[in-house]
Amino acid sequence: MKFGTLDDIETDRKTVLLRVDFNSPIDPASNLILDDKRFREHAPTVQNLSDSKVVVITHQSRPQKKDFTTLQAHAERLERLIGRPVDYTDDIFGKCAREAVRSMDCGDVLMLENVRFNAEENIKMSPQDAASTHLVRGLRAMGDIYVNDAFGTAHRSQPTIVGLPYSMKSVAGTLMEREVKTLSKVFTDAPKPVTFVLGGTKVDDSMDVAKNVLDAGIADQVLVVGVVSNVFLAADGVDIGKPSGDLIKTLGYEGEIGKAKEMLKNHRDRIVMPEHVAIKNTEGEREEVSVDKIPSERPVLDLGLESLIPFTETIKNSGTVVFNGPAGVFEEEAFSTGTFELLKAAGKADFSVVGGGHTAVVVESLGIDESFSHISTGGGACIEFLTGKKLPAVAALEESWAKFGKN
Ligand SMILES: Nc1ncnc2c1ncn2[C@@H]1O[C@H](COP(=O)(O)OP(=O)(O)OP(=O)(O)O)[C@@H](O)[C@H]1O
Ligand SMILES: O=C(O)[C@H](O)COP(=O)(O)O
Repeated sequence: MKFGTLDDIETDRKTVLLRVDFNSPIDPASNLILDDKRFREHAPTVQNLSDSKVVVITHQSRPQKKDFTTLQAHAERLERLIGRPVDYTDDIFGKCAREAVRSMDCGDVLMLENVRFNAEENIKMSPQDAASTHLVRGLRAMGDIYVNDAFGTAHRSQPTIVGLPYSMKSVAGTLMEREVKTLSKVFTDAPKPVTFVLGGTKVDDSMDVAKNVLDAGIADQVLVVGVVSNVFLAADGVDIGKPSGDLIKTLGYEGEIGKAKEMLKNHRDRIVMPEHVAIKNTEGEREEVSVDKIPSERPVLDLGLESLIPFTETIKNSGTVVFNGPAGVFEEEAFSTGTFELLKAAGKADFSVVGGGHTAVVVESLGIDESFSHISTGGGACIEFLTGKKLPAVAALEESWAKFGKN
């Protein structure tokens, strides 16, 4: 089934409810936005709607987190990036918001308050239930068309993601369309061989991706690094030491060791684990060890230099590289080598995709973002897409187009 895009509808002079994902790293003390990559990625969609009344709906963080804030700074950042005024109202669908929308002219942009300030938006629900929420009914009444550009939130079955498309004519924004099209290429006609590099700390997500791409024969090899590799090494009977074992327990990923065992049984030939890692020794310095000689009291914090060589060779010989999650604690210079060198190698592949917020930040900090075919704006959303699941936002847009698209 196909969803509609901005090329399929007329938006001039219409009031467009535009859902974006401006959820960004901010300094909670000053509300200063520390990384505006998502603003820059959504800007073309806003510019494409220059003859519409654009009502921006987005969220920042979630309740009880320190960076759960109002969106004044977000409106100012968007205004700076698009070079047009962006009004902001600290209301979502109440009287102030309704009057602000009523007074808009074509070409105006209005940002509503953090939509997760509304309790209903934080609840996972079906499209039908979402459509009957006060939030969706209130927003629906303010607009003519809904455009969902928020790929970063596409894995959340929440009211503004699945309820608005259920209630009104809806299409994908430019970024949503590009993310889905590019990531789909990984499953259809990506240049062979296809290599996945899975690292970082979100072990459950990475295991789901690894299982999907190995079982489906999409990946020719899966290189595991970061905490993900520690789980696989433990599954393979390696003593990874107490600190790394404790971290897996603290993160709640002991159950993932069983999944890793199962995958090693079924796909050992396509799973590549490090033979050498870097630990932090008693002097707090980096020390290279082979995995059969990891000191019991020292943490494994990076891919070892001797394993870096075959890993980068495999990556350089790949047609496609999908990279999600760092190879080590890159925030500490001594343990950043694995992440930096693997990413530099990955950028040289014919088709290279980066998923994950931390990973994307490293790519930009290395100044190699231009060398990648695609840097996803989605962390969890990108991972879920790569597990082969249909994202709730995509399903909702497809249903909406089938229901409203023709008229
Ligand atoms: N061996 C390791 N031990 C402990 N932490 C590690 C190790 N390797 C990587 N990390 C940590 O993994 C974290 C990033 O993991 P995560 O899975 O969140 O990455 P991501 O998917 O790119 O980011 P996001 O969660 O924003 O999508 C980094 O903060 C890094 O310090
Ligand atoms: O940054 C993200 O992953 C998205 O904005 C979704 O945020 P959430 O995990 O708080 O739903």
